[in-house]
Amino acid sequence: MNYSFGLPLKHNFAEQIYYNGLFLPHEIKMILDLWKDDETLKATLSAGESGEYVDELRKSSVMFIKNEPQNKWVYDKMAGLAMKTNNERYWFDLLGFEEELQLTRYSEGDFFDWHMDFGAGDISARKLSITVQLSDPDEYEGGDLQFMANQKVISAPREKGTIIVFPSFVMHRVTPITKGVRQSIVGWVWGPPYR
Ligand SMILES: O=C(O)CCC(=O)C(=O)O
Ligand SMILES: [Fe+2]
Repeated sequence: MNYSFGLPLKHNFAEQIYYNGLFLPHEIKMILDLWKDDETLKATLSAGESGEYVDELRKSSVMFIKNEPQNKWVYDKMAGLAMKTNNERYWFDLLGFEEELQLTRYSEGDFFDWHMDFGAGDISARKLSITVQLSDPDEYEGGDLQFMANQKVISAPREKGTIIVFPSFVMHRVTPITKGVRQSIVGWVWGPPYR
């Protein structure tokens, strides 16, 4: 059966893509040094807006990497990789980072349960999510970034410096930290509605 609308077919989709070695150790140190406890927000999200659900979806501390000249190199690196990945894999329409890059810190007991970064409202503009592993795997236990593709759960590599790019509609979570601290950068590339 073939009933074509006449548009060319092109696909190279992957639920998530991993890169290594793009951030050098001294660059990761510079990023970690941006952390300021007094700029930190406690990120908590409830599962339902109506208040009937008390289960928390998320517990972590976050702050934002200001889009200022001294941080431009971080934005440039993340943007370059997002565009490369997009050109090879997704061909989404992208506009850029319309939200500041987020620095996240998960301490013992912190987690981020299954969610999409995409949804109704402003976040419907999120097209690609990018995460950078900023902690050495032996600095923490638990804290796995995992993806759900149907019933298969896939854990992202934990190696410090690994960058993970994925479409913002892919389900993912960070499992509870049982020991130590995990830090990450999270960025969202925005684009116009899907068409
Ligand atoms: O910390 C991570 O690697 C991912 C966090 C996350 O999923 C988010 O902030 O939306
Ligand atoms: Fe997320």
